Amino acid sequence: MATNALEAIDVSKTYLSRQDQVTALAPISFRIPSGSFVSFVGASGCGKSTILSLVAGLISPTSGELRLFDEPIKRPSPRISYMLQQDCLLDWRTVSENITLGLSFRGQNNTKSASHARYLLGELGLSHTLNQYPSQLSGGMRQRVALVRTLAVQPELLLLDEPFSALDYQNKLHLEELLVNVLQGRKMTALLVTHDLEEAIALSDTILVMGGRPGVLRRIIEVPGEIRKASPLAARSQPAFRSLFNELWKEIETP
Ligand SMILES: Nc1ncnc2c1ncn2[C@@H]1O[C@H](COP(=O)(O)OP(=O)(O)OP(=O)(O)O)[C@@H](O)[C@H]1O
Repeated sequence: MATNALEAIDVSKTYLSRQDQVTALAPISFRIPSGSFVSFVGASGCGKSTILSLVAGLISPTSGELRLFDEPIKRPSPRISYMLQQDCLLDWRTVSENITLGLSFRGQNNTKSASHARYLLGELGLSHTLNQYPSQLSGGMRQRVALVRTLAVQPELLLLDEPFSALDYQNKLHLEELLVNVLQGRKMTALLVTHDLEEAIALSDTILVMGGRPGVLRRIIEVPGEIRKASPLAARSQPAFRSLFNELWKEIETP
């Protein structure tokens, strides 16, 4: 198994259009060890989502190289699964059919994957929704279905772009707890982009703080073990959590 799930070596990105060019990322380098949970935080427009799009193979770097499990990223990889803020569920398909469709896209619509998906639905408290349509579900339930669909393909790298930001605080905390439980014991690497510093601290092993336009990597922060060992809810009441929050806040607010 590769030690690093992901390696960025002097990666930059300039978007080109007929009228304009925007440099979203200045050359940036980092390594993400296999099995770790890493968050990208930073002010709006500093290139966080651009990094996920590059890793997903949806766009190419302008310079530098991105390596996924020691192989250069040239196109979208079946080892990656991507979850966004919008649940992207198809309203005319049931929960079960939405998840099966995700498996079919990956050529994984077989009995083993379908039974794993049913197991995940159970883990996320959704077994009773199998034959319901997305319009019959609450926002939090829809996002849980989207999470099951993302995990059902058993990715090695999970990309999460503000997946819980449209949810209210209670639902968000609930989803964070479920995500941590689901990831426990699975050899999965996760990259999260979030504006929510509490979410970044509660979920991550490492936080990459970005800033500037074009975006640069400002700091790499290892989350203390006491926070990582606690559940997302319990972690929030720790003094170490509050002091890391204040540190991150200052870092992001500094021009
Ligand atoms: N497809 C695109 N074409 C042109 N410019 C783009 C494109 N996508 C992003 N940009 C620009 O690149 C810069 C970085 O955008 P990006 O979405 O990566 O930032 P972000 O940190 O994720 O922002 P936010 O936190 O607001 O979502 C911004 O200036 C944005 O306008």
